[in-house]
This record gives sequence, C-alpha cells and structure tokens, in this order.
Amino acid sequence: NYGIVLDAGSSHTALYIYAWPAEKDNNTGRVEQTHSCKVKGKGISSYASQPWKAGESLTLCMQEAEQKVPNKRHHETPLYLGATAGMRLLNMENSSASDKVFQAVEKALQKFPFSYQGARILSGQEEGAFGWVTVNYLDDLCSCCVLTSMRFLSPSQGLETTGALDLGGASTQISFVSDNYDGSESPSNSVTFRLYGNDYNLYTHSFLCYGKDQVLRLALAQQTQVNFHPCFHPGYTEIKNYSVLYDSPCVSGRKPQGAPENFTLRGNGSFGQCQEIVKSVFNFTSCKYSQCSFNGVFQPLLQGPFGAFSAYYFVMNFLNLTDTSIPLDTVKDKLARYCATPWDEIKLHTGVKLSYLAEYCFSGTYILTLLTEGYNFTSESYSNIKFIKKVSRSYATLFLLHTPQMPHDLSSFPVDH
Ligand SMILES: Nc1ncnc2c1ncn2[C@@H]1O[C@H](COP(=O)(O)OP(=O)(O)O)[C@@H](O)[C@H]1O
Repeated sequence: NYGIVLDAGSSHTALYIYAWPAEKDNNTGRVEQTHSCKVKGKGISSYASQPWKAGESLTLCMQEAEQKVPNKRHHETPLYLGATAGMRLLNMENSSASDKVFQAVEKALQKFPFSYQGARILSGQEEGAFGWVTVNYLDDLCSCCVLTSMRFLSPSQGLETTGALDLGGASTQISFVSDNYDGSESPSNSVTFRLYGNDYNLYTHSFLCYGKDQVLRLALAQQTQVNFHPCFHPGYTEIKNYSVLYDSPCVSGRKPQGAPENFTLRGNGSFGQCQEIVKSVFNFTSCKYSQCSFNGVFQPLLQGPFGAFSAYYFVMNFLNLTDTSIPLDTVKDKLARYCATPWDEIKLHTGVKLSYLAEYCFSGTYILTLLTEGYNFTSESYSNIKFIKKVSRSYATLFLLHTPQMPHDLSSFPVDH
C-alpha cells in the first residue's frame, strides 16, 4: 500500500511517499518513507498574491510521485495536503487569499491519478499530536525495542513515552504525557486517542507566532529605533523594509505611526542583551491554572525524555550544540562567544544560506530562552532533551487525516501487532 502526504509549512512544502506491506503478506507491517521531494520555492502560503503559482509549484514533485508509485496502485493511493502555521496566519489575515491558495492547490492535485483526500489547515493540537506520534515512532530513539512501534505498548508496560518539541517558522509545539495531567485542567490542551489498544491522554499546545521567523520579527520590531541589535553579529548591517517586517498578524499591531520606509539593522552581538529582548516576547504576568508555561497557557509538570526537531535541530546542529550532556551554562557561554564573533568571520562559512547564517545567534538564543524561561526546563532537565534530525510530521498526518475529528482512534494505524 502507498500513501502520499504534502506537508505545507510556513517556509517550505515537501512531498512524502509512504509504503507498507499489504495485510496478506504482512510481516512487520512497518510503514516506510520510500521517497521525499522538496517543493521548489517557499511554502505555499507565500503565494497569497499569485495563488495559481501555489498549485504550479507542486507539479514537479507530483510528477515524481507518479513515477515512484507503481501505475496499478495510483487510483487507490490516498493523497493529502496538510498545512501548518504559515497558512493559519494567512487565513487569519486574509481568508479569501488562503481560500484561493487552496483552490489552486486542489485544482493542481486533482489532475493526478491518485485518490485525492483533500487539503486543509491542521489545527495546532493536531500538529502537536502528529509530532508526538512521529517522535514515538522513530528508530533512533528506541534502542531497547526490537520493533520501534512497540513503544506504543509502553504505558501499560511501565515504559515512558517521549515528549515532542517542534519549532517551525510560524509556530512552535510542545506535547507530552504527564502523570499529573488527566485533561481536566485546561481541556483545550488535551488530545486523547487510541493507538495499538492503548489510550493516550496527551498534553499539547501550539503557540502561534512563536515559530522562530515570527519571533525574529517581534525582536526586530522592538529595536527599529536603536542603533545596534544585540542578536546580530558585530559588523552585520542590513537595510530592512518596515512594510515587509510588519506584514504578519503576529506583529502588525506594533507598527509605529509614521514609520519610514526602511531602517538599518546593525549588529553588536551580545547574547545577554539578545536574551533580554527575547524574554520580553513572553508574558508571565497571569496564570489562572495551577501552573503555566507563558502567555497564561497551562502546562503540567515536564515529564520524561523529549525529542526536539525541525528548527530546534537545524539551529542547534549548526551551532554544534546538540549534545545536551554539556551543562546548560557552558552551552550559554558557547553561544555567547558565537554571537560575539564578527560577521566578517561568520559569513565565510560555506554551504549555508547567508540569511540563515545571519540568524543563528538569534535562533540559538530564542531556543534556549523558550526551553528554559518558556517551558521551564532547568539545568537538570535540559539533559532530557535530545535534538533529533529527521521527523517528518506527515508520517502521522497520513493516518490521522483519515479521522477528521479528535479524539482519534488510531487502532488502524498500519504497523506491527
Ligand atoms: N538549515 C536551516 N538552518 C536554519 N533554519 C532552517 C534551516 N532549514 C529550515 N529552517 C527553518 O526551519 C523552520 C521550519 O519551519 P516550517 O516547518 O516551515 O514552519 P511551520 O510548521 O511553523 O509552518 C523555518 O523557520 C525555516 O526557515
């Protein structure tokens, strides 16, 4: 059997093909990702003003999929598109633009011979839950299991599940199982589903606007009137356009009156000062629950190991900081030294886009601040986090999209029994 998923993030779209053995010759039933294709250009949400291009952008990857899935399987192969925070923001800002993007995408996808199952925006809870299912399905996290999906047998057998930390461009998700959380306190943070005969009650929250690209906008928006920005390297200069910076519902309310067209961003590379700016994007003033992370959002006590992926991994891997057995203070010192390194030296790094290079100091600072100040990881619990490379959320999306309403019954998830 085959299934195709398009994962439409805020900055990129990717196509994944999954395959698993048909029931009759089922040995392990394991789902494998057999092919992936990165859609050229930015995420589909970036085509808001030219929606037809969003459809066109998918064509090459779809043609590849036609080649990869055997012809006789085409008609029964489900095809899904799940969009995340980038489309959520576009929908908030201009719902007719997001409708047009979806219409163009549907038109393009329906031209292919697959069994098209629809394109839609995933809720933040779904996104969090998919990340969690996927993290718990990964090989490299499960050294003790013969078959990875045996992790899903774990609660009744006293083994722990792994929490999921996902950092995107536009939103960030935290999802974990906590003994202190039965879903009654803040039910909107609870996702329950059945997987391999076990009931799971997951705590999950998606913070819209707390993806690293949107927080960078906030951090820039606060500092347009000052001479130097501490989150950028000494010697870094860039002309920034006000309208581009404020073109997002996450920051649009903060645009100063009578702002000029451009401002000059100059770096001075101070981790400590950068952290102060980043801290100010979190609101800790009120919490109507027994405990909160930030912005008044309930969060139970952190529990168990965590897998941190997507931009968490890209950034920490670039900074050589994926080893969480290094004491947190040492990690901060290393990042402080990195931030203070002159831009002339940083920009010599080859093989990485200049725009990413310019932002790793900020992104590293945001990650450490989000984890410690935002989610309350401590010097001790920081070592429970593992930065992991490959989690394609679409893996779980494929199966979860079958069931449009939460709670999900995933007992038909086609893996080993
Ligand atoms: N090599 C890299 N270095 C740094 N950041 C990266 C790299 N590759 C991707 N990213 C960033 O990772 C984030 C991925 O977010 P994405 O999944 O598109 O967003 P969302 O799920 O919030 O819609 C984006 O901020 C993107 O710019």
